[in-house]
Amino acid sequence: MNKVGLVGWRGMVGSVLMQRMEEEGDFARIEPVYFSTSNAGGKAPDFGGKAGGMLHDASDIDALAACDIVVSCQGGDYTKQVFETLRTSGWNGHWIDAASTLRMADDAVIVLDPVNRDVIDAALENGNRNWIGGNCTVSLMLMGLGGLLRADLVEWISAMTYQAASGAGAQNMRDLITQMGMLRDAVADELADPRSAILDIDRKVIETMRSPDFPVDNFRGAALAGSLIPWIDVPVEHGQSKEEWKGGAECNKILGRPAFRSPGSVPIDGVCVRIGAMRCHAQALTIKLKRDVPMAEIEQILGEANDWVKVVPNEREATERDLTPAAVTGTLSVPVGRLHKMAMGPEYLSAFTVGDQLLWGAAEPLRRMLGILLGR
Ligand SMILES: NC(=O)C1=CN([C@@H]2O[C@H](COP(=O)(O)OP(=O)(O)OC[C@H]3O[C@@H](n4cnc5c(N)ncnc54)[C@H](OP(=O)(O)O)[C@@H]3O)[C@@H](O)[C@H]2O)C=CC1
Ligand SMILES: N[C@@H](CC(=O)OP(=O)(O)O)C(=O)O
Repeated sequence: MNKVGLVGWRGMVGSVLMQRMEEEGDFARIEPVYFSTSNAGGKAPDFGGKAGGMLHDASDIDALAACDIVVSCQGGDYTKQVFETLRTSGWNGHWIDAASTLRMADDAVIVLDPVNRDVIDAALENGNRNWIGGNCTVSLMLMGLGGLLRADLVEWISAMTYQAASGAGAQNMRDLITQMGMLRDAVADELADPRSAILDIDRKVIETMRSPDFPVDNFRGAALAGSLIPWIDVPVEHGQSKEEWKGGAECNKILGRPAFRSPGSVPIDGVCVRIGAMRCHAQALTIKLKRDVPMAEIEQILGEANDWVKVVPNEREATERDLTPAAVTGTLSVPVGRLHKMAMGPEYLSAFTVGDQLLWGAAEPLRRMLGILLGR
């Protein structure tokens, strides 16, 4: 039985991964070895009903090298700390990672098997051993819209995102709720009085949002509750944020296309925005098709692309019911809707998609890559 090292199992992404592995019975197929950066020697968890034994030191290269496969959800700094040393030590096992550190490396594949199983299989044939989960926004866009890209019908995509607090981290989710609570508390009396003036409520809310006590440190000083933040991650070239750059760079790599901004790649760009959702990312897409594809054909291609995408009719009731973070959170479903040809011309398609950024956006592609390796 394969020895599988699990690093980052108690973090937010790692916890979702453990939950999914339990649900799918994956622990029956592995000998789990748990690692910790903070509690080596402590008791390991018993996921899947299997005694985990003792926690190993996550910086112990010999202990990592004793594993056939290492799965890390520990973060990019950890990957930077151990990966090269582990490989240099001669370890030839499989490394599966949620962090972005190795994604664009030539010897790493970005894994999203419902979209790029062919790329994964070819890399396995060639002896690849580094398997990296994609950026959440990118993976969710490809789960929703991958059918059109695979059919080579797309000339370019503009993606305007609505990204949840979870993408910024667990503490940001807590801060978002604290912010919401503070705004509500500031106007509790007025809310209880149906005759109170709405503009008084509004004034008090904005005063609270701008007060020095409002918990904004984890959002670099910007309020999220009752507001939004149109910048995610560090600035890069061409006026983009790094999150926006990942859209083009990672999508093309996942699809096995030439590098972003080189001939044959699909141009993908837009504006990434943090909003006050908890863990579902959403995105509004403008897609320039290579030709005027009939709507029925578009819906068929999208709906048949994988087992999780769901085409939502472009109707008000269906959209309000099925195409929201409230409906999608905690599920593997990736609905895509608001599909219509735009006023700019019959090659211009509008779409809106929503997905749980901790499931398909982070944990599930890693879990499935582990399954592919175990199935070999
Ligand atoms: N958040 C996201 O949306 C996404 C994240 N990723 C990547 O996944 C990686 C991990 O992200 P994420 O899961 O958000 O990180 P977390 O901060 O939730 O967890 C990372 C590590 O922090 C340590 N830790 C310290 N205090 C606590 C605590 N109170 N509860 C749980 N863990 C704690 C744990 O390590 P230990 O047990 O060793 O102490 C844990 O493994 C990152 O590289 C990120 O880029 C990828 C896609 C999406
Ligand atoms: N940056 C993403 C989350 C994330 O962790 O992305 P990446 O895995 O590319 O670092 C967000 O804020 O929503």
